[in-house]
Amino acid sequence: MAPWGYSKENGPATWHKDCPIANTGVRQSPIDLITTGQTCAKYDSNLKPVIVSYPAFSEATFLNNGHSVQFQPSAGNLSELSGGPLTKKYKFEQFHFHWGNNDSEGSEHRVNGKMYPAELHLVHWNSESPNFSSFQEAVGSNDPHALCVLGFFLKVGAENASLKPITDLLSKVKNAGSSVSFPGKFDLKAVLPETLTDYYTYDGSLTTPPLAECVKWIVFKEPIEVSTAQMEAFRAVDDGHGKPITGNYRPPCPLHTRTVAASFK
Ligand SMILES: C[C@H](CNC(=O)c1ccc(S(N)(=O)=O)cc1)Cn1ccc2ccccc21
Ligand SMILES: [Zn+2]
Repeated sequence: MAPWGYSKENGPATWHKDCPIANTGVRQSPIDLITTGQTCAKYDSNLKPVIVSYPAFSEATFLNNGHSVQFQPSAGNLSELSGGPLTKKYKFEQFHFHWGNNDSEGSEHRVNGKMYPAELHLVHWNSESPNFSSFQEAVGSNDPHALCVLGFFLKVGAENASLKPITDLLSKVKNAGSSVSFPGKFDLKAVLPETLTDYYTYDGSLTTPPLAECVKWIVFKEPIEVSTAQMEAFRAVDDGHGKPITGNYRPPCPLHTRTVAASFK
């Protein structure tokens, strides 16, 4: 598998070579979330608030894998997700980010064509399926909802004290392939908005190879604020070819016959 990335030579337009589903898939992610007109998100009054139970992580690894920075707690973590459009309980696997090299680009999902400077993805897998019992198995399972990813837009504003422990660590994983064990506890719950009631949800895929079409996406309307300095810290992380990662986002994919549901009017 030619190492995929986000440059001209190995970026999203080339991924179909090793990963045909990039062009043939009918439920690819990300998408542009349209809120008015024909193919717009449809309000669904049955959609309940998303419920997360994120006890502070005590042991975790923070890694620069060359295409993002990823926070992965040790296997014993008990963090869970349920509610919203989900019928099962999901286990937390990792979170990571996508960002751009200026404030007008960087998010993977868009709202009426608007990009945010970054997007946070909280990755979970269905822990109640009889067909798999680990994240790795879930990804390879072909189950349409094996995974659930919560997407949060980041916008520039006040410094985010809850994310500071993460953004302060970015300089320690500047080199691709580097990782550090996260010092102390991290409270992910504190990063998220109080209420997880207003979101878009649709069936999609991983946004990076293998682009598996196994993700129930939940993208929240309310962005999370971070400071300019915190955004700049992401832009100093290297991609393994001596260059900073300055745009690890995939462009929006066709909706095909999918519909997007909104939990709010
Ligand atoms: C996918 C996995 C590596 N990728 C991810 O875990 C992943 C998670 C979330 C997103 S996003 N941006 O959509 O939230 C993207 C990628 C490796 N891996 C594990 C099992 C497995 C089987 C075949 C190929 C690769 C495999
Ligand atoms: Zn992601």
